[in-house]
Amino acid sequence: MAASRTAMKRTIGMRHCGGGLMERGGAPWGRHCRVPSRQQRNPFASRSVAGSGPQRHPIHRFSSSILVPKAVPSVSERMQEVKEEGRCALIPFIVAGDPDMKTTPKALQLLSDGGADVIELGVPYSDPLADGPTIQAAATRALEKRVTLDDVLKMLAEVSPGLKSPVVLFTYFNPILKKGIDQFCKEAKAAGASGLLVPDLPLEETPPIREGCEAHGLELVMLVTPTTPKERMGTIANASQGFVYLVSLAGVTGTRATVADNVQELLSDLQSSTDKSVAVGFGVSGSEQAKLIKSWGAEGVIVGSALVKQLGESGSPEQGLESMGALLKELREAL
Ligand SMILES: O=P(O)(O)OC[C@@H](O)[C@@H](O)c1c[nH]c2ccccc12
Repeated sequence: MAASRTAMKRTIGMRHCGGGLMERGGAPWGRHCRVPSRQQRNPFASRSVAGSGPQRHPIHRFSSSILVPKAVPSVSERMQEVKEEGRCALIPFIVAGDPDMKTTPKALQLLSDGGADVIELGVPYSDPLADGPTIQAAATRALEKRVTLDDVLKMLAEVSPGLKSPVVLFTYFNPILKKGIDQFCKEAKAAGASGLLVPDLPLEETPPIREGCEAHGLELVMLVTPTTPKERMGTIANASQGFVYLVSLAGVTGTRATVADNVQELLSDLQSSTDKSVAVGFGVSGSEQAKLIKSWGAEGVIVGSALVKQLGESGSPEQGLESMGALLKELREAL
């Protein structure tokens, strides 16, 4: 079913619209859309256009199943597609508003066009306790420009229609609490987010946010760390939606010279407790490490600080976009 579903998505559908015009749609159609049967492909062949002279032929009644290009897939759908294609997902992370709010939409478009399978978009926060110096500095730069959660959601609403990658919104819990869980989830979904990751929310405290996510169609991604007991690993993995985030090291985000060698064992332990895709993050500095993690069987690799550094610490926003794009290309080719 999944294979035929994927094949369907790749079918170049025939699009017809209110005016009865037929055109070959270049867009892949949603799996919910059926490719019109031969008879339907030309429902207007013998039909005079309504209002143009006497009706020489009975007006064909046909369901006005206007086919529209498929919206971006959910996080889990995308991860499933990647798995079916035998690839390893590339999942970049950037901080919204760094180096500025004009550049973030361009960065998101560049990540999407450059092959990001899923994008993590961080909401800048004053106390990012799980972040290392690079992402802390990025958050500070954004907050110095007074970037707020509402600014991030407004920007995302403008750029998301043009993205091919589902976006996982990344925020600490406090900004959610401030806005109200249900209101936050409603606005995040409306802005085009597909998923949510709240790094400082332990499993036991997720029910209210899970309720909000379910009510508004967001997938809640959960983290497993090297210090997570094995049985708890499975519980978290079962609760996680979209994919399971395996944190590769006990510490904060930030590039490392090497990937901890216990990651291979951690990965296999986690994969033995879930059939969901597992994406590994923390410390990945470039294509060699990404390749190594892929060789261990990871279904996704998450890269944040290395990209954030290029984007936010270059001489100018344009240079930042360029060097982030160059690193993205290397990572994409490695995976
Ligand atoms: O920056 P790194 O070392 O490449 O790690 C990914 C990380 O940036 C991203 O997934 C992330 C950013 N902030 C976080 C907080 C907790 C967990 C994960 C994150």
